[in-house]
Amino acid sequence: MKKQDFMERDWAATAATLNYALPMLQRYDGATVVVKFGGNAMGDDEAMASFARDIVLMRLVGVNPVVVHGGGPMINEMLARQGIVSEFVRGKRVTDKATVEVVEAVLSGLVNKRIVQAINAQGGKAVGISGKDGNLMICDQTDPELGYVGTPVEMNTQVLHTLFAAEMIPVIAPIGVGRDGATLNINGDTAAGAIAASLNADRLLLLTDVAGVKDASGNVVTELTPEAVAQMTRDGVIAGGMIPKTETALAAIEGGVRAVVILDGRVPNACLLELYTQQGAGSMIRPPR
Ligand SMILES: Nc1ncnc2c1ncn2[C@@H]1O[C@H](COP(=O)(O)OP(=O)(O)O)[C@@H](O)[C@H]1O
Ligand SMILES: CC(=O)N[C@@H](CCC(=O)OP(=O)(O)O)C(=O)O
Repeated sequence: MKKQDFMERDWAATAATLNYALPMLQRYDGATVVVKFGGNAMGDDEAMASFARDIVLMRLVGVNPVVVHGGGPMINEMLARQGIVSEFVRGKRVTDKATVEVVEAVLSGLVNKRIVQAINAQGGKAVGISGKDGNLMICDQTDPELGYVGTPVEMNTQVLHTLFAAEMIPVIAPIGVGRDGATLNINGDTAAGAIAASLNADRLLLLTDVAGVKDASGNVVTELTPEAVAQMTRDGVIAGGMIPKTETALAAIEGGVRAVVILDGRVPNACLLELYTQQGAGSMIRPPR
């Protein structure tokens, strides 16, 4: 929100909003919420600051937020400068040795530190790590066809619990390590799902650049069961970059996450809108109740 608009606010409405939010604030007190911040959801510095404020606020009201980020567009830009063009297979980048070096430099360096800095500038205590730190994500190679791409197979969450105990906010780059010590590129959604499952998270929020999962007519479906998602994938309605998201959602639910929400991260205060309003946002995937 611009400073001028903020100054002109109706303060009684602001107080009423906080009062109204009490039951929701209580509901998520002590909850673990994993937020996947996709490269396409990241905007300019103002949007980044707004995202950071949401995360700091969540921490302040008792949530353990974990940020797992992507950075696909930023990787593409750096690869283009080196004349490298990459191919995607079912939403995952085919990654050779030269590419994985660029992927790690961009994700663990530029993107991770931009988010850490944004959160810290809002008064949070963010710590940037990758799946290599504390052996957080030990991976197998996903598929020889994809090269240096990993699927997390062993999660060591001690580093995260240590940060939670100190009220710090983990910001995680989706880079893993193979048993042979190789650096592996993990799809950001896959990494977020594995982390959410390993923490038995209450919510996994996948922030992207579409309003949610769309049906064949292009309408966002607000509530989906795992069965409905499987059917939409078989029908080809769920395609491209949405495949790793919905695959992640199903695996995360199977792994013990209570609900997964796919929502538009470019909408101001997307995380707060989902957690702390009756209306919510995007598409929620959870087992039938
Ligand atoms: N059924 C669907 N509903 C919504 N988006 C879909 C669907 N099928 C494919 N997509 C595509 O998936 C994209 C989101 O994935 P992606 O671009 O990889 O996001 P991010 O960079 O945030 O991880 C959307 O922009 C859209 O083009
Ligand atoms: C294996 C694989 O595809 N890794 C991704 C990692 C970054 C990512 O997932 O970024 P977004 O969330 O912005 O798409 C990649 O190389 O682009």
